[in-house]
Amino acid sequence: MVADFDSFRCRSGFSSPPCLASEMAPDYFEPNSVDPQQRIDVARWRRAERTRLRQARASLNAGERRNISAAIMTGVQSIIDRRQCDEAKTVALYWPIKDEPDLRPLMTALHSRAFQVVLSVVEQRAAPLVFRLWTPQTRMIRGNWGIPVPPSTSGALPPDIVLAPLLGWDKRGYRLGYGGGYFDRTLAGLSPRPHSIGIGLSSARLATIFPQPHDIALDVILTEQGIEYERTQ
Ligand SMILES: Nc1nc2c(c(=O)[nH]1)N(C=O)[C@@H](CNc1ccc(C(=O)N[C@@H](CCC(=O)O)C(=O)O)cc1)CN2
Ligand SMILES: Nc1ncnc2c1ncn2[C@@H]1O[C@H](COP(=O)(O)OP(=O)(O)OP(=O)(O)O)[C@@H](O)[C@H]1O
Repeated sequence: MVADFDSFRCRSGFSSPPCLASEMAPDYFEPNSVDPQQRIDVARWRRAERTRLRQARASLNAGERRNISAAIMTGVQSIIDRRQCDEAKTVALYWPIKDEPDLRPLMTALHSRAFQVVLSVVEQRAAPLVFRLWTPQTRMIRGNWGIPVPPSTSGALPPDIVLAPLLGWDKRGYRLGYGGGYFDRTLAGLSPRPHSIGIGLSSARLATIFPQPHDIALDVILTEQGIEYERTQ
């Protein structure tokens, strides 16, 4: 091996540099870096877990749902208050689908406390989410999969805090969603990265989600039992 790297190649131009990692886009990941059989096994396992977790969530009754949603809203409020409101002005929430905890009263409460409330929107499939401004006057329209979203005339802006609804979670902050990879793509592409809070049921804890190269751990996992995981430092 030549001791002086510069004289060995780049300037002379007859060899390739040993590593191009510094030139890669920050949101790039290499799907083939994982053993193909392992990728298939993890995808199959995730599909089965999503079905099981969806069914468990759907079996809750209305009273249980209300209590869970109320406890989570209290938890989100205290996380936001702890983070000093003037530094975190834009908060991304979600319009509930598929029996997710319903945090809509919190959207109104944050709006009246002068936060900018944005909602996640799939503008384009297999692309990062876009965050559109929401106010109590916003007339929602139907977006992809029929999910109610603010119309495209509502401005889009990046959030300081993102609430990511989840189906499953683990003690290292990883989240299992519906399988579109939307939150991973979005977090990978946002700079600075927002403070990310996974929202789900305490009973949806998994020993691991078998994290893959594209999976990004969240900063906080919040359930009706309180903060179940928080990234240190
Ligand atoms: N309330 C809420 N809004 C959200 C999300 C979310 O998780 N919850 N998203 C978070 O990313 C985005 C939407 N992501 C979604 C991804 C897949 C499906 C879905 O229905 N998948 C079908 C499979 C259909 C297909 O493959 O085309 C299914 O689960 O049966 C729905 C939403 C943006 N908005
Ligand atoms: N940064 C990324 N760039 C390109 N594709 C990605 C990225 N992140 C995730 N994906 C794709 O999305 C697929 C589904 O990801 P995953 O199983 O983690 O979904 P999920 O987190 O449950 O879904 P969602 O975030 O939509 O709720 C992955 O197999 C991968 O192909």
